[in-house]
Amino acid sequence: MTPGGTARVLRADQQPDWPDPDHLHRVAATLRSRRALVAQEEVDALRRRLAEAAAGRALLLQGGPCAEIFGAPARHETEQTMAMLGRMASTLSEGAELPVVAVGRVAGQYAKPRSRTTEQRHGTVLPAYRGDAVNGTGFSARERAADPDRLLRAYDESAAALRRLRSMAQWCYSSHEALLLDYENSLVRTDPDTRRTYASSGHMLWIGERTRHPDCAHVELAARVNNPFGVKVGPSATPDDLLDLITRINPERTPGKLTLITRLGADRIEDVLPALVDKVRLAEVPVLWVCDPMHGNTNVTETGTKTRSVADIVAEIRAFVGIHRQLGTHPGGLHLEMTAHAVTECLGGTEPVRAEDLGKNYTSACDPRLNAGQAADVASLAAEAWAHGWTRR
Ligand SMILES: O=C[C@H](O)[C@H](O)COP(=O)(O)O
Ligand SMILES: C=C(OP(=O)(O)O)C(=O)O
Ligand SMILES: [Mn+2]
Repeated sequence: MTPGGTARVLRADQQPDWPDPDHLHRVAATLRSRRALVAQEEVDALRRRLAEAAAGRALLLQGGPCAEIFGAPARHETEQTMAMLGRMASTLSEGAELPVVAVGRVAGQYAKPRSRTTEQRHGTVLPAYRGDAVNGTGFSARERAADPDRLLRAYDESAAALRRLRSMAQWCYSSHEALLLDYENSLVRTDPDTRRTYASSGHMLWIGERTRHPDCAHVELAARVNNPFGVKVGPSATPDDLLDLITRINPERTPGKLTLITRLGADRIEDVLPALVDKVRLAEVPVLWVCDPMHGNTNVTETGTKTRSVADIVAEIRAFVGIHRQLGTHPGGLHLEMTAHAVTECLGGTEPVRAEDLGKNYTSACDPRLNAGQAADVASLAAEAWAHGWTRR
């Protein structure tokens, strides 16, 4: 409610077409009765570590698949990918001579925003795949129908993945895009003693590039909870857009609350990032700047396969470090899409994947991920960039 008592009408972009409102309401009620997936103490601990990173004394390494898939084999892949993320964090930590906070894009990354609402194959048009929490990857009307029961499965899968993560030697925090409002809002919890409110679906959440409109429900959610929140920042964002988001999401200027994840593309970062950083720097608000070198560097091949090249990914990371160094701000970390499996989704690397290899082992349900070798390459080249700085062109 606004101070005047009238409900503010918030935009809700990228929500599925749920077929049956009653079914959705029943599922939301069930979710509201479920236990929190993450403890508030863990969330607070992560926010404090991110505050250290924002102050220039640590880095964030966030990584995992574009879209997680339900089921035990995918959870096993998650474990392997998180072990790899831990090794990459060590590499980066050595190069940068800073502690690295590892955060997985896992245990809840089941929803996808899409550029198009439908997908066409051989003349048949069906709803686009929106993540396992909404519908299935299979190209049939049945699979692609949005099913609210999938939200309950997403909760159960997240719980199972978190149990595995917590048992790992080097456990990392969980994160995902806070996209599905019915799911996220049903899992918001207020501590009866402290009156502090948290999203309980993951430790850190983020708002995607397609849902960061200032008047949208996603921004309101980010502002309402005490979790650290990221916002993806694409090349269309203006310096004033960022100031507006910062003011709405973190009016109290809590350190560690807000991470700006820039995903500008190797060909745009030099033109766009300096003005964004400059404006935010002058406003003297504590933000953590992180580079997502994946989402601004997606290309589609002639045959319609989404891919990215390691060369572009490394070029964006180097430019990111260089620009922040030149402006006197802290290049605060990386956000990567990756898997420990030997997939052929991104091009290049020291054991290069070539265009003709892309069809060999492309298993991503959405965007192309770095494979284990490519991820290790990116980690060591990033470590070098942080160690030696990078001079701008
Ligand atoms: O991260 C995922 C994608 O970038 C996002 O879902 C959009 O993908 P699309 O352009 O294939 O819809
Ligand atoms: C959809 C994603 O990114 P963005 O919102 O930056 O496009 C993503 O991280 O998978
Ligand atoms: Mn993605």
